[in-house]
Amino acid sequence: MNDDTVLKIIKLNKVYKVQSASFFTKAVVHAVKDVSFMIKKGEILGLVGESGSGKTTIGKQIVGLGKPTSGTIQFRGKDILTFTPKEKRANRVKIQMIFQDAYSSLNPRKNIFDILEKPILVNHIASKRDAGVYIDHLLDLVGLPRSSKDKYPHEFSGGQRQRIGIARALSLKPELLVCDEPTSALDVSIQAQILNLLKEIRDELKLSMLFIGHGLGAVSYVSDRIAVMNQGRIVEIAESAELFRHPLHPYTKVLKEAIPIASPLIKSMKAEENARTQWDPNDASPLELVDQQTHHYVKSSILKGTGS
Ligand SMILES: Nc1ncnc2c1ncn2[C@@H]1O[C@H](COP(=O)(O)OP(=O)(O)OP(=O)(O)O)[C@@H](O)[C@H]1O
Repeated sequence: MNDDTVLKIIKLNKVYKVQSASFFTKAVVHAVKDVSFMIKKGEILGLVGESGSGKTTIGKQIVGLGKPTSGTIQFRGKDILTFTPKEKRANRVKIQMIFQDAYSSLNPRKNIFDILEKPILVNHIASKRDAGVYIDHLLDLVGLPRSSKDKYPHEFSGGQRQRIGIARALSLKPELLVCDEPTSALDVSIQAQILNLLKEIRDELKLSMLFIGHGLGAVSYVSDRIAVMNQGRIVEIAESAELFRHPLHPYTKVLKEAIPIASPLIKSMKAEENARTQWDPNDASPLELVDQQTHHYVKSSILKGTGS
């Protein structure tokens, strides 16, 4: 295996047994079918597909929230399904998950300092004495003021809570982040900020990410490569710009056509990026490109995001 490979999934299958309509027999849902892919160090792989296509199930198997029916999940070359309990605990720190609904995962009775401090101490990431400095650093990293430490989850907006969720995931110094629709519940302009934050974090920390989403617009903006899922299977996998330019599978074409030509999300992403990077006004206007040909804009953004 290439040393750069952080995660390798081989022929993953997950079958759920559910009560059938008659209540006397069990029915089966084959949620994930023969799924294989890999993620390299510092790479963001997008997993896109409609609701029920099996994306979350894959994410959960990777972080250990459920066991595959068959297949292999290798993290850094080791099959995580054969880990001892001690190895599993260590692995849980290295692979973190960010959820769509950050609020429900934050204890409403604890302030942000306590929420962030506990996993840091439990996992021996920093000592009690150094935890405060470490938490300040985490808040800087996710773009929240240090004064956030004394506040409670209900005092933050949805986007800020997602930043807290990201800070908590990063606090354990993971190598892989599984981001399960982290922006779906947010306003369009806030989605753009969180997507750009994830790209910045990847660039700065050389983290690997699996970014799960419904829409090809957001997924292609943030991802280096994209795997398209349909009814439990990966039907196409390619470098983002290539997949956008030449979608091969009919379902990928449908996903691409579903992006509005002047997508408000893509406009917001560009506006947000502009505010931070100050575009040269002599360059072709990115917003013009969005309005005319969304895929050109998305492609150039991907290249910018990866520093290529
Ligand atoms: N715990 C479970 N028990 C039974 N069936 C399940 C369970 N979890 C998921 N499923 C089924 O597995 C299939 C895939 O679900 P999954 O949540 O992985 O899809 P998804 O692509 O992530 O959808 P969404 O975008 O809505 O989150 C669906 O048919 C779902 O109903």
